[in-house]
Amino acid sequence: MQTLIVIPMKDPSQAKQRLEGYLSADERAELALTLFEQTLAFLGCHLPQYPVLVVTASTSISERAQRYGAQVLQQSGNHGLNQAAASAAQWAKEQGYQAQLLLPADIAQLDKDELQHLLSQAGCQVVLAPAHDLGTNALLTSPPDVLPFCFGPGSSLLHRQQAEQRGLRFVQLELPHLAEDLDTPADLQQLAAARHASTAREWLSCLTQ
Ligand SMILES: Nc1nc2c(ncn2[C@@H]2O[C@H](COP(=O)(O)OP(=O)(O)OP(=O)(O)O)[C@@H](O)[C@H]2O)c(=O)[nH]1
Ligand SMILES: O=C(O)[C@H](O)COP(=O)(O)O
Repeated sequence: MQTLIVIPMKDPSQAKQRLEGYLSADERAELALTLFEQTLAFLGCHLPQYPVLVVTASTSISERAQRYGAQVLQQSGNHGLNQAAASAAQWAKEQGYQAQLLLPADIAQLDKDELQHLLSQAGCQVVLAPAHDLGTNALLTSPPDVLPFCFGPGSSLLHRQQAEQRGLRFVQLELPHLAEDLDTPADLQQLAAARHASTAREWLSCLTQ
């Protein structure tokens, strides 16, 4: 089964708004860009057999995505993550993909074993890895548009509900690395502590070097 990996990405200048007041605008943009490039580099290195589509309205992100060998679906504007996911699913179907795995570009540390485990759930129509805050940090859909996308607060519960209402074969996987996306100051502080950095800023400086 041919699966497309989809990475939705805002322009870094508009990203990580929940870190406003904690990081400067430049630091937020640098963090978003670093996590984005870390994600593409990881996929190219550890899962090269999977084609990658970056869906974005940002020309700078489009250019960077192409440098990593990703395909790009250029949006006309920022219409939200759900519209980005739906546009990607339509594109994936038109290109003949049987499934798409949507990953946000802000997972602190991707793990090959977790992703291979998720991608190996044969026969499932929806495979979901929740975030610690009950968001959705990985969503595999087969076919790509098998259910409506409900990204936002508590989205893992909404996606499960949508799958159950449609009688879809649904699996939820609790995957520790995929559960950690970087959205809030608490996320940064928790990750810095886990890596024995004295402050979140120290950890950030290591990450963005
Ligand atoms: N193409 C596209 N990607 C989006 C959009 N909104 C969010 N994303 C991406 O979806 C993933 C999860 O995004 P969020 O955590 O909601 O947004 P964020 O920019 O990381 O953080 P906030 O600005 O604090 O919401 C990230 O890779 C975002 O760049 C959108 O409107 N269009
Ligand atoms: O989990 C989701 O629905 C999306 O990833 C956006 O949620 P977040 O802003 O909590 O990452």
